[in-house]
Amino acid sequence: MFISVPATSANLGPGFDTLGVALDLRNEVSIKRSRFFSISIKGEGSKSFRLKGNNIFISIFNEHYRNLVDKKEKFRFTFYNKIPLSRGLGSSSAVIVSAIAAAYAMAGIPLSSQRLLSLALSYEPHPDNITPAVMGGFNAAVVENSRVYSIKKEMPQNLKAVIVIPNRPISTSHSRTKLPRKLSLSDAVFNISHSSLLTAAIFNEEWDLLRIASKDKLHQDIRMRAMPELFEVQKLALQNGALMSTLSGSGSTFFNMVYAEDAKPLAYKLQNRFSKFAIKILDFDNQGIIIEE
Ligand SMILES: Nc1ncnc2c1ncn2[C@@H]1O[C@H](COP(=O)(O)OP(=O)(O)O)[C@@H](O)[C@H]1O
Ligand SMILES: N[C@@H](CCOP(=O)(O)O)C(=O)O
Repeated sequence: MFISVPATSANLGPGFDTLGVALDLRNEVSIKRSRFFSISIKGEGSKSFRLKGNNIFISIFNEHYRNLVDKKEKFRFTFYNKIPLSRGLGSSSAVIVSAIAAAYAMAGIPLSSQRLLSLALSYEPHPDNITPAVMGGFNAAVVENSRVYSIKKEMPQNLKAVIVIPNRPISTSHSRTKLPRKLSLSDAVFNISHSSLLTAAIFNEEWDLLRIASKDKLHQDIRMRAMPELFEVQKLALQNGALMSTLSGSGSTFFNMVYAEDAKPLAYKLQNRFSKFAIKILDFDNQGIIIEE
C-alpha cells in the first residue's frame, strides 16, 4: 500500500487556523505486511534518531489499526519525505492524515475524507493544514463540534509558489504559546475583513487584490520578529512580482504566490540575497491525499 500527501501552507496571512493551500511537495510512504517490524526513512528526517525510535506516523497508525483489526501484525514502513520538518509546511499534518488513512486502507475499511478530517482533528485541532492536505487546492475551513466544514477552490496552472525555507526549525506548538490571548476589536475587524477579502479574491481569481487582502494583525509580525530577515524576504518578494508574501504556517518558511512567468526571476533574486536559505519553485497541488492499495 502506498500513500502520498502534499505539503501545505497555512494561514496565508490573516486566515489564522482557517485558510490553507496545498503545494506539490509530497511525503510518500509504502507499507507492506512483513514477518518483522522495520522502518526506513529517506529524505527529510532520515538522519533523525528520534524519527526512527519514536515516530508519530507509527504510533498513530498502530493506534487506529489496532482499533480496527483484532490481530497482531507486523509491517515494513518505508518513508520518502520531501516536506521539511518544523518549517511551517505542514509536515505534522501530512504525517497525521497519512497515518490514519494508511491504517484504514491496510484494514480494508473505507474512510471518507470527511471522517479522515474529523479523526485528524484530535491530533491537530486547527483545520488549515489538514484540510488542504486531504482535499488539495485552496481551502477555507471551520471546525464545529469536531467536524470540519470546508470549501475548496482548485488553483490554476498559471500560478506558482516560490517558497523560502530558512535553516531554522520552529515548533508550531511552542510558537502558538507566544501569541496574544486577547485582540483589540479593531485588530479583530482587520483580520476578519482581510481574510474574507482574501478568500473571495481567490475564489474569483482576482489575484491583484491579494497584496492588500493578505495583511494580518494577529500572528505574523510577532512570529517574524523572532527571525527579522523574514521582513526583508517579504519586502524583496513584494517588490519583485509576488502577488502575496506571507509566513507559511508558524514559519520559518515564507510563502510567495506569483504568476508563473515571475517565479524564476523572483527565485533568483531571493537566492542571491539570501544564499543560506533554500528557495523552491512549486506548483500548487489540487489532488490532496493519494492512496494506492
Ligand atoms: N516525516 C515525518 N515523520 C515523522 N514525524 C514527523 C515527520 N514530519 C514531522 N513530524 C513530526 O512533526 C513535528 C513537527 O511538527 P510542527 O512543529 O507542527 O511543524 P510543521 O510546521 O512542519 O508541521 C516534528 O518534530 C515531528 O515530531
Ligand atoms: N494555524 C497554525 C498553522 C501551523 O502550520 P504549521 O505548518 O507551522 O504546522 C498556526 O499558525 O499555528
